Amino acid sequence: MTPQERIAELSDRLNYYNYQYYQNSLSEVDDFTFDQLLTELTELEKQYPEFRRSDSPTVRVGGAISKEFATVYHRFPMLSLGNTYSESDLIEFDNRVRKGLNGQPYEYVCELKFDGVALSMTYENGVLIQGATRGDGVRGDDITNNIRTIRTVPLRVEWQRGKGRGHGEKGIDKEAEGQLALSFDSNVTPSAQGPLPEAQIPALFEVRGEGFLPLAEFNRINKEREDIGEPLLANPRNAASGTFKQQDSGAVARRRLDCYIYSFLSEQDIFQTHEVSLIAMKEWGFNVSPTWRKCADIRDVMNYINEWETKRFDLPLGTDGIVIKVNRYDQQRELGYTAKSPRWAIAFKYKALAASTVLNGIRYQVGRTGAVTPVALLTPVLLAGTTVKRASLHNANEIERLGVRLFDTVFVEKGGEIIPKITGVDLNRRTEQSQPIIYPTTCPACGTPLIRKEGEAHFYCPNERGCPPQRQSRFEHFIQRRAMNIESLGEGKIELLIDRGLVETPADLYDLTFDKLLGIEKVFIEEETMDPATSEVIPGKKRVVSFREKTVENILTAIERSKAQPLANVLFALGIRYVGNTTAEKLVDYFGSMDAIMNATLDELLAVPDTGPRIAESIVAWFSDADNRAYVERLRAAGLQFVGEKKVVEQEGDTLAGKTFLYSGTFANFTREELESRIVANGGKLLSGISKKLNYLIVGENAGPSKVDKAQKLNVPMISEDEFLAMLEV
Ligand SMILES: NC(=O)c1ccc[n+]([C@@H]2O[C@H](COP(=O)([O-])OP(=O)(O)OC[C@H]3O[C@@H](n4cnc5c(N)ncnc54)[C@H](O)[C@@H]3O)[C@@H](O)[C@H]2O)c1
Ligand SMILES: [Zn+2]
Repeated sequence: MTPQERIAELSDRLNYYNYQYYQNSLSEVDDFTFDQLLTELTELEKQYPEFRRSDSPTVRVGGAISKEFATVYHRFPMLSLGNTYSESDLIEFDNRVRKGLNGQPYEYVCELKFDGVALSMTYENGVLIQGATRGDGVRGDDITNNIRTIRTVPLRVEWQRGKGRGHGEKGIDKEAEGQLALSFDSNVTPSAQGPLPEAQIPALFEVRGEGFLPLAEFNRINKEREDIGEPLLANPRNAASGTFKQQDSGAVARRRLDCYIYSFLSEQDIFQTHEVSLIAMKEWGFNVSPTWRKCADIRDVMNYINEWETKRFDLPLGTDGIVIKVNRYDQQRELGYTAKSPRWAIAFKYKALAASTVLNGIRYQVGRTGAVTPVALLTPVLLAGTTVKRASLHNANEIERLGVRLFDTVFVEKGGEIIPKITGVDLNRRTEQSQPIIYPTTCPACGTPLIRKEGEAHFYCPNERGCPPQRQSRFEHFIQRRAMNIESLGEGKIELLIDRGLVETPADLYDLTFDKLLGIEKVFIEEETMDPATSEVIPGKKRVVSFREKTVENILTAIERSKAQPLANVLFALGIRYVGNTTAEKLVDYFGSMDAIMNATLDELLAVPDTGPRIAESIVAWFSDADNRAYVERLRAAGLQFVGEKKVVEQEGDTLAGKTFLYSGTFANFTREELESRIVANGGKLLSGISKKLNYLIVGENAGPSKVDKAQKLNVPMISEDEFLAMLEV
């Protein structure tokens, strides 16, 4: 291949990965591979500048704007960061800085490199007026409504000196304190209004930060998704990126996103250093992570890097390196920018922490919905301070992709997720003993032949009622707080009840009595762990679950109390695939009773807001099963809530009868909810996407250009807000 061909190939490939990463929130290769390819391209272009293409990913920020949101122009470009994986590159960076500053003394500020999505927030007179993505660096997507759902992003900034403690790792030092006082005395345009008593905050300023999905939240969401049979989110960074791009900010709010602020920008020079800006932003109530440190020189920076290499795994979010910034703003200006990144900052990326160990076996776990997941059982090994003895293998395709065999030596890596993953096989250490992994064709728990549904990566055990782990998880689903809230039955108690033959389905819980429960017990052996100091394996502790008088009373009280749980909880507790909490609530709002839901036709279900064919079909299938119906009748007999509050809009008329609608953008006379309820109240129906079945697209301000395009292509009539109002008045 000629250099020109290689340059073209790399450019195409990297542009494609960028497109997948920024537009579709997907990583087709890992970051290290991506960065290596980019380095290769950069080197080639240096050697053969004549072959550099105008769309080269080396000179442009990787993202782009999307058609779903209005476009905003950044007041200051949002750039990328140069990055490095080695100490020697870092020293080279330091040399460039020293040279650029002609012998002036300088300092650095080090921060963690948070792995999320770059966000820009603009404040006018202390009020958040705009939130945007980085996009292509010059223009981004206006996602103000989505950013407003982040609770730590102040909608209004107020002077709260003394409130925001925890400045950096070590608190404010004397020098910074002095500078802080200085900068607040400087002559800044006072805000025109609002309670900004100190009035030192510029009338117009911008902060930037990293929007992210906290790990705990990521795990919570995935647990919920697994529970109702939704595919899992791949990793926290891509999940955050996908969430910020959603149109429905209600759905965004349900995923509790967060944001760490790391930079301040305004036309006025109110701060002299980055350090002081971080302190001031914290004081103003912004969420500045206290993990930053001022470093006197590059050796100090190295210490910071070494210290955080494993400590970073204790943070509430994924991080993939650290960012090193020249502290003084005048020096930053002196060093300037390339087309793609500042010359005064660099990212040092940690190589993913990996260890090698032996794959001893595979446990096939059966989830609540019957999905079978292979989990690798490893010889315990220490990785980033924790013992790893299991790793996820996702599904049969993943085993094939890795080409892994039993008793192979494998590489495990710890990324942002809790459970590490197997990333490769050490072929040099494959022995005669290795054996192919034969994926089971029958359920490891109950022996039923497994099935694979079309288009799904998992195999399923179809024996929903008889399969022990499925039965067990059905109880766990039933007792959770958002369902029947009988959580005092956790931690082995259900297993014990099933063992004793006291319950077979959750409906049996309502037949339990004091006499049946008192005195039963079971001994559990907990899992073995490993001593991080000596690598010795410590056997698991014994734990006894026994039902004494007080335990029995508590459980019976909780079961009795569960009868008051609202209908939406009961519906969710049934465990119908794809019916999560929110869907259950919407169904109850629409139908008002279990009977109405049970007997609803597919078409009736499709009329419920946000209920598509996948959910509707799952509900119809579930209720058409005689055993399920019998189960529901037993719950009714036990006295659970079968009637809820129907929140249907008062019928206003039928002028829209038989017509279907979809809207896009914002409206002068209605909120989105109001518009939806007016459509339904007048006999119209809302669709969830543009298709030939759609009669009207109501186009508001900032309507999504892609929706408009599609409507045009399919010849769907588009009407304005006024035209819609006129339709109501006929
Ligand atoms: N796997 C893939 O397919 C794929 C595709 C494209 C990009 N990538 C990854 O993304 C990287 C390039 O992405 P990029 O240009 O968005 O980011 P970058 O690595 O060049 O760094 C810039 C970004 O870092 C973030 N950041 C986090 N903490 C920060 C802090 N304390 N201070 C300042 N900025 C901070 C900001 O969002 C900023 O926009 C690549 O190096 C690659 O690893 C991966
Ligand atoms: Zn089974």
